[in-house]
Amino acid sequence: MSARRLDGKARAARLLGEVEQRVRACIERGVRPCLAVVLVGDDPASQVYVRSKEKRAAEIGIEARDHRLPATTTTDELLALVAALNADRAVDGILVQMPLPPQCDAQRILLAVDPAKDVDGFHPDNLGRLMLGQPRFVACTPQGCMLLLADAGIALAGARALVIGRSTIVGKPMAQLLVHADATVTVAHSRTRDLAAEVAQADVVVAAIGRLEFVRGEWIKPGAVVIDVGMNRLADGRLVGDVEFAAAEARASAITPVPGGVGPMTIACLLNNVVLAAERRAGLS
Ligand SMILES: Nc1nc(=O)c2c([nH]1)NC[C@@H]1CN(c3ccc(C(=O)N[C@@H](CCC(=O)O)C(=O)O)cc3)C=[N+]21
Repeated sequence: MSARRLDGKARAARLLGEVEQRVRACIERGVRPCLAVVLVGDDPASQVYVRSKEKRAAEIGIEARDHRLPATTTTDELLALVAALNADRAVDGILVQMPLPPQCDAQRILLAVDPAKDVDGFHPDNLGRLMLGQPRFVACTPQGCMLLLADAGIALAGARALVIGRSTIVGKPMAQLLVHADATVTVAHSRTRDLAAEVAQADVVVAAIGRLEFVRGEWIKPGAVVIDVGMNRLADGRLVGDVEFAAAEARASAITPVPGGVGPMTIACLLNNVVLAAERRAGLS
């Protein structure tokens, strides 16, 4: 068997088409959806991601306001900018690009973002709401993974789902979404004793480890659905996931490629969250 490739690029384009329609409806009501992007320092990868977000936003009529700060920015300076963006009625969403330089207290800054503008879904309020099954802004990568799983056509109810990775921005919210979809969820991480045995049982594997081809293709249960969140940059510039793709593809029923899988979905879901915020301002939801 060779797995179906879950085309994140195509799925993201479709979602962005829907978001664009909703952007138009906001604009007709006099509300131009606006995302403020805050980038501290000059990390080249972050610059690429931010440019990509702003480009996609512009394509569908969302205004992207760019705030670039020097690598020496202090926590207090960043808090002052966040406060100004919170108070700005024209700003619907605020994204503080991670990672921040070490002198910036990321926890304090995430806590300072108005939860109603927290389009990343990183604020404790939004994470707590997700836990309660009353989500407002759902973190973009897990949201995108759920859309790709829906495309895979797998019935999640009763299925065994394995999330590998327990980060606050991917693993934990991903596990919550799968629980709400009635899957039987296991969260594996660096201290898991026998990862191969866990993977072998899973009908759905979501790999968010951050280690190149860490999940071996031969571990995958035949017919399983594999979602690869990993983005590992090789010295030659190529991007490789957390799953050994070719071997996994031979066993899975569906699998996301890297690039062109989860990454584009993350950006589309971010802009989906921005339009959600704008719809509230426009009285449309
Ligand atoms: N506050 C915050 N929110 C984020 O959402 C956030 C962040 N900080 N910090 C960094 C990570 C990373 N991230 C990516 C999103 C899309 C692609 C993406 O579109 N990747 C393309 C390939 C791009 C390439 O080739 O480099 C793909 O997978 O096909 C990559 C990375 C969002 N992040």
